[in-house]
This record gives sequence, structure tokens and C-alpha cells, in this order.
Amino acid sequence: MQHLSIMDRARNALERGDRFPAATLPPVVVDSWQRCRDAGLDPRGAPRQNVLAFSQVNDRREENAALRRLALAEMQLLYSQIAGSNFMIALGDADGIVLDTISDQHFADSAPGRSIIPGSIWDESQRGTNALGLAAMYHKPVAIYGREHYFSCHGHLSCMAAPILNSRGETLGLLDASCAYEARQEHTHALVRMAAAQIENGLIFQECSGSFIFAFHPRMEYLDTISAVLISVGREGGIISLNRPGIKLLEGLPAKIGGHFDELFEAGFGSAMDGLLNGGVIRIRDRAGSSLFMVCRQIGLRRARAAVAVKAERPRKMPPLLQDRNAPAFVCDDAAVRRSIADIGDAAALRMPVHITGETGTGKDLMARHVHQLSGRKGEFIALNCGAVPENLFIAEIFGHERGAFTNARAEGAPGLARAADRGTLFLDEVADIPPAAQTSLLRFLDSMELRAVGGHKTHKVDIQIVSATNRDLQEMVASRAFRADLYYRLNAFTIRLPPLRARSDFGGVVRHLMEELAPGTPITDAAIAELSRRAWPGNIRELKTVLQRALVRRRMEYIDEECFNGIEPATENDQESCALCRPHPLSRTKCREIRAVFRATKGNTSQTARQLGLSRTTVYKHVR
Ligand SMILES: Nc1ncnc2c1ncn2[C@@H]1O[C@H](COP(=O)(O)OP(=O)(O)OP(=O)(O)O)[C@@H](O)[C@H]1O
Repeated sequence: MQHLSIMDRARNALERGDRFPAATLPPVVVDSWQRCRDAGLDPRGAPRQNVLAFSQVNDRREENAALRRLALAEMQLLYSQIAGSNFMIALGDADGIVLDTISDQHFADSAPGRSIIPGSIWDESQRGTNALGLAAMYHKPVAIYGREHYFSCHGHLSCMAAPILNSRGETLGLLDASCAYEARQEHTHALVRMAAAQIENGLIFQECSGSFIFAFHPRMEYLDTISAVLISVGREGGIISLNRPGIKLLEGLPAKIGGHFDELFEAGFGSAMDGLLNGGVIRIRDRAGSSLFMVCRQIGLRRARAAVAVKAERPRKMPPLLQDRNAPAFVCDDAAVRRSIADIGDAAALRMPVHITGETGTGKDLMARHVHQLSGRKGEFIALNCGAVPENLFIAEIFGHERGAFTNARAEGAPGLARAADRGTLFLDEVADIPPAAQTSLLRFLDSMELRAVGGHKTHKVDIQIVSATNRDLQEMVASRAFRADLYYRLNAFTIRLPPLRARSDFGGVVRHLMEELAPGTPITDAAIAELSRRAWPGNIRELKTVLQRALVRRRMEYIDEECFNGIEPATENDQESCALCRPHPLSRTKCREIRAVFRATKGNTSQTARQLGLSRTTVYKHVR
């Protein structure tokens, strides 16, 4: 007979409607299964998936504004601790209704991830046995692993929830970490409880900004930790607030809100204050005779708006994760990108020219720098924007020129970019814009790696990794003879195709990465990321960065949620009619619009636009960049 595990037997009994083996299951699970069964829920059926309307979620968010602000910051920290392990962190209100989530994109996109969204109700009567609902019911931390969930469809999920309590022991909200059952990690439950405790402490600082806050603990080295007691005391010694460790440590003593400092400690409020306000750690005995170390964390100023916090703020910016030197310094969790860059190291070792294609703002420049880093070359990374160099100076710019080689040549001559990139990398950006005359010289140079400065006689041998990039269709240009086929094949030895942002499966990762770059430690919710992912992003990652910057400038809170993007639209056609520099000036705007219109009509061809309008390529480039 097939061997059945304890859980198999328990589930079989539950699903058949038999008595389940109570002794083998955690009591909290047994009681919950029984209640769910009594309520007529079918364990093999589908849970009710009620979700509140957005306006109701918003009302609840407003009611819990202070809690939400602190919790989102703490969730962001928790996220950075467990990021990459396929988790979702959710904040629920006291009724177990989800207000916000922050998660790994993979989990957010999964079926369970899609059922934990703002407004979803995780009450036991709707979703059966689950950690969020039970933590709300029992006001204590609860973990529900895999098939302990009442509904079998939640059997692959593990959830750990901890309530956030006020000093009266009332639940203000709930913090939950959920993950695929196989991904669960024992320490996550502890991290969730610590984060909840950190929020509770934050609330004490926030709500008691006009009073003293002292920290104490039986061991001095614990004063700065989450297990230290925080007690908030008024100017006359009355107790205003006490955190959870305090309630536990002072059990048996009259440690209640409205009580007095003197009822708890032998030394009395006056003498304790003398020592505490000197800024040092004092030793004090509680009324049960235990010796404690105490320090002042905040001096509340009566009419002052902000209290003077003695304790330094925790740094918001996380130190970077130590990783492989050659790991990309950008996001590349998208499968297509990963496939595309898998062999770059080998290509660079063989000094194969690398060609990068992708729409504007997809990260071609960043990728070119990554190729240079992987090549391990000691020389420099030199970038040349081929569209920005006047046609007649192009060859001199790359290969250098001798003194007085042509009108306007630099008096002392110039070695050129190719020699500057010797033993390093030469990045030819916007390579489609290389003037036709220069294409031949460049091809010759790529074949021999030898160059001669304009007006010079000596040839120089160099050793360069060539990387080129374009957002145009070079193949089509080859077909229409606008670009030399042999040069195209020479440049295109190894191709990296960067997908447009709208097609990237790691969209959430890109958003988080940019947020960390722009405003380290600032939380951004899953709902905000989902809102952004619905947009088209013609300017790709660069445009996303601008939208995030605008949201950060405009925000009134320390976090970014979906509401922050109301009214922040991506660049519209109108915006694109003139460049940012010309937009405020009506006269320049007219000329700029014309240049941009011709540029669009020529499918982004700088040289053709310049010829058609009788302008230099540099001028065109200035307006279309
Ligand atoms: N994978 C990525 N992860 C994080 N940030 C990125 C990524 N790719 C690009 N960025 C950011 O997006 C912005 C635009 O990138 P980049 O300049 O490399 O794009 P590009 O394709 O070279 O643009 P263009 O075609 O206009 O020259 C930069 O701020 C860059 O740091």
C-alpha cells in the first residue's frame, strides 16, 4: 500500500468530511479547519475572492495613513532582505483586508500573487485557513504552510503573518509574507515579526513626538535592538505608551497607559531624568528588583512640532549586494535579454565586434559598457556618437589628424578616438549615421586594425574591441544601399537585441532598480508597478526614468503607490513635436518641429535630414536627441 504522510491522511480526512487527526496538526490549524467546515466551506472548492472597490480601499488607506507610511518603508526593507526568493509582502488592515503589496515580480504574476491584491479580503470565512485572517483573529503571529490552508487550491502557498499592535494590545494592521511552498524559508517568519515590531516602535515615535521616549533592557548591548523596551513618558512622568517587549518584561508590574514611571522603577522619575538627560546610559531597578539599563531616545519638546530624536535614523540606502565582478550592473532577468547576452564574454575574448540593436532608451549604451567590462581590457571605453560628428570631420575624429591637416584642425593635431581606445573599447553609437565616405575607411580599419592620421604618414597598429549600436533597421539600410553590406557584416559578428520595455518580462525589476537609483529606500508598491506596466513606453527605460522622477518630485508621501502617477502621462506626440530646449521658445520651436518632422519622415536618418534641410548633422542631432 502506498505510504501516506501525516498531512496526506489529514487532508484525506478533511476532504472526505471525516474526523481529522487533531493531534498531528498545529492547534491553530485544527480549530480553523473545524470552523471552516462548520461554516460549510468545501475544501476542494474555490474560495470566495471578494475584492473591495478601489474607493473603499482608499478610505481604508486614509484611515491607516500613519501605519501605512511606516509599514511601506519597513516592507521595502524586508523586500530587500528577501528579494529574489519569490516572495510577496502584504500589508493588511486590522480586518485582514490587503492595502498594499510589494513583491518579486514572478510571484506577483503567479495565480496566488494575483489573488493577493489591494482590496482582497483574507478573512477566514471567505478564504478559509490562512495566516493573514488568523493573525487578525488571534492578534498574534501565525504561519500557515502549504496544505495546512483549508482550500486545497492554496496548498502550494506558505504564509507568515504578524499583527501590528498598539500599546493597548489592539491590532492596527497585519504584515504578511507569502511565497510558494517550496520557497519557504524558516527565517522569514522571524523577519516578518521583527518588521512588525519595528513598525510598532515607529508608531510610538510618531504618536509621542511631544514626549520623552526611553529605551531599556536587562542587557546593555541590547539597547539598540528590536528587543529593547520603548516607553514613552509625559513631562510629569505619566506613561503614554509602551511597546510589546515592555508589556512582557514588566509583567506583574502596573505597566499600563496612564500609570506612572514611579510605579515601575525604584529610582523615581526625577532622579532618573537627571541621569537620562545627560545623554548617558543609566542603571535602574524595576519594582520587581530586576536591574535594567536605560537610555533616552527622544526629548519631547512641549510645543515643538518635531521631537528631538536622540537615536540616529537608520540609513535608508542599503549597501550594495556583494556579487560577481562581472555581473551586469543593470537588470536583465528577461529571458530574451539573458539569452542574448549569455555568450558575450566569449565573444569579447575572441575580440568579435559586438552590435547592439534596440529602440531608443532600451539600454544600448549600458550594454556596450558591460561588454567592455566583460572583455577585461585594461584600456579605456571610448564612445563616439556617429550622428553628432559633422560629416567632413568624421574620419579625423576617429583616426586623428596631424598639425594643420585641414582648416579648423587643432594646431597641435589630435591622436583620434581609435588610438585613445587602444587596448580598450571603441563604442560607435548611432552607427547607422556613419557618413558613406567614412564607411569605407572604417571597414578597412576593422580588417587591419591599423590606422593613419589625416595628413600623417605613419601607421599605428591598435588593439580595440569594437561595439556598435543603432535603433534603426540596418538590414533595411543595407538593402536600400544606404549602408555598406560588408561593413554591416563586419560590425555584426555578435548581435545583442534589446527588447522594448513594453515587451520585457522583468518590467518590475527595472522599475525597482531605477527607484533604488533615484531615491534609495523609497518603497514602490506592486499596484504602482502594475499601473506603469500598462503603458506603451515609446521612449523605453529612459522615459520610465523620467516618469518616476516626476512622480518622486510630485509625491507628498515617502512612498510611491498607483495614485502617484495620476496625471503623469508619458511623453505625448505633442511633447515630441519640439525638443525640451526649444519647447519654451516659440521661434526656435518652429524650426525644431520642422527638423523633427523630417527626421521622423526619414525614419531617423540624421544625414538625410541634414541634407534635405541644408543643415549640419550636429544641428539636426541637437534637436532630435
Ligand atoms: N537593463 C536596465 N536596467 C536598468 N536601467 C537601465 C537598463 N537599461 C537602460 N537603463 C537606463 O535607461 C537609460 C537609457 O539607457 P541607455 O542610454 O543605455 O539607452 P540607449 O538604448 O543607449 O538609448 P539611445 O538609443 O537613445 O542612445 C539610462 O539611464 C540607463 O541607465
